Amino acid sequence: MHIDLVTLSLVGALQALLLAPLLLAATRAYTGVARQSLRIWGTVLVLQALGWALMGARGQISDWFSIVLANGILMVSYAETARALRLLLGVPPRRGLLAAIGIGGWLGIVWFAQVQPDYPMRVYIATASLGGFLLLLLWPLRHALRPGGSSAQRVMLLVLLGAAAGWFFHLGELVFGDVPAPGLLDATPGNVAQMIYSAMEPVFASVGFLLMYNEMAQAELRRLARTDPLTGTLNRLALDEMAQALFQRATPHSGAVLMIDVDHFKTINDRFGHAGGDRMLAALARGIGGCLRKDDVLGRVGGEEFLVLLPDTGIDDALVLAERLRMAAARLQVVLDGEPQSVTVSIGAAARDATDTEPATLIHRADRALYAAKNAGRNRVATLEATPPAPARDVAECGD
Ligand SMILES: Nc1nc2c(ncn2[C@@H]2O[C@H](COP(=O)(O)OP(=O)(O)OP(=O)(O)O)[C@@H](O)[C@H]2O)c(=O)[nH]1
Repeated sequence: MHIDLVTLSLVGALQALLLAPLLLAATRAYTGVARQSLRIWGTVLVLQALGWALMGARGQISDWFSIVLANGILMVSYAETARALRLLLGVPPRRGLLAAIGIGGWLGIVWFAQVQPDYPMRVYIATASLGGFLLLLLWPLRHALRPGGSSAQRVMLLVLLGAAAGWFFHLGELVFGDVPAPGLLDATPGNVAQMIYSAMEPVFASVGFLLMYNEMAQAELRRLARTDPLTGTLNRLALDEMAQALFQRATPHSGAVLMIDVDHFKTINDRFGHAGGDRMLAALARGIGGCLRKDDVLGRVGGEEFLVLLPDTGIDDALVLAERLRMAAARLQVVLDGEPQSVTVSIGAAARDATDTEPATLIHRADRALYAAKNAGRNRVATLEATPPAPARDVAECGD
């Protein structure tokens, strides 16, 4: 079977050229870093189309265009591919390093094309530069290989490894093959493998890129749907899910909850407006969150009420922690209208017992304990469980 490499390179260029306007038009629907990286990606496709079209015209146009210019354009396109992907992944783009690889590779290729013509040397240099670009592309994707890693990133990893394999096959043929230094457009197996892959890569890589963006957007949406925008803690929906999960996981008698309510919060709102109240709530959430252990879960149930889920915790430890949170809240000062202000909180604690078949009954007991704390004068911890609260003097301050 005869495979015409010029046609293949033109098909690749055409695919990239048709895909580019679609992606560039789609950037309007994206925002922030995703928009920026998609724009770079679309531009990369145009550059690759141009580069491969010039390569494919080798022999019909001057070498200055088909080697010097084509390789320059392709180097820019590879560097920009790495930059787009790294931007999307939120890792530093390493522009300096990318530019150094691209410029170094291009100068080498130009030298061995114009000054001291040597085709194998050009392939070695191009492969070395590509290896550099690929490392900068593949390195941030390595986490995808871990169990539970991103499947979209795995697709991208596979596409890039395919590109690397095509290039190294091509290189292997030059080093070990018995073909005496074939030109780029001679239909040797190595050239064919590389050209077929290069022709299809724009489509594969763009699908991988869009899958990655889609996966990240979904994760961000899930995070936003579970986060309280004012305090950054979990919202009620997420708290319910976490409570269910903890309830299923924990053995009976080994989980506790704290219901926390700010005392006389209305007076803060009345004096400093809703915005002042909001600042106080956000600061309280930060203060309380800073006192919790790694596995504890803090969320805002609504208004000025927070819930803390304490896995693997009995009532004694829950009461000690509650006392620590109460003291931390009382110590906290927020400057409102130029003056430091503080509030106190009341806390109801409850620990899971054998009668609790779902989180709701446990949370309800903590809620009733909270009202007991409010009725007893506020700024205190209460529980309906048999164990008495630990005296405040025994409790270390948060951070001690
Ligand atoms: N700034 C702000 N205020 C809120 C928010 N949600 C609820 N509130 C206010 O929180 C206050 C709660 O008032 P109350 O339920 O009377 O309770 P309280 O004044 O804290 O008194 P006690 O709980 O009895 O100590 C009301 O003024 C609500 O408007 C919020 O998201 N931001």
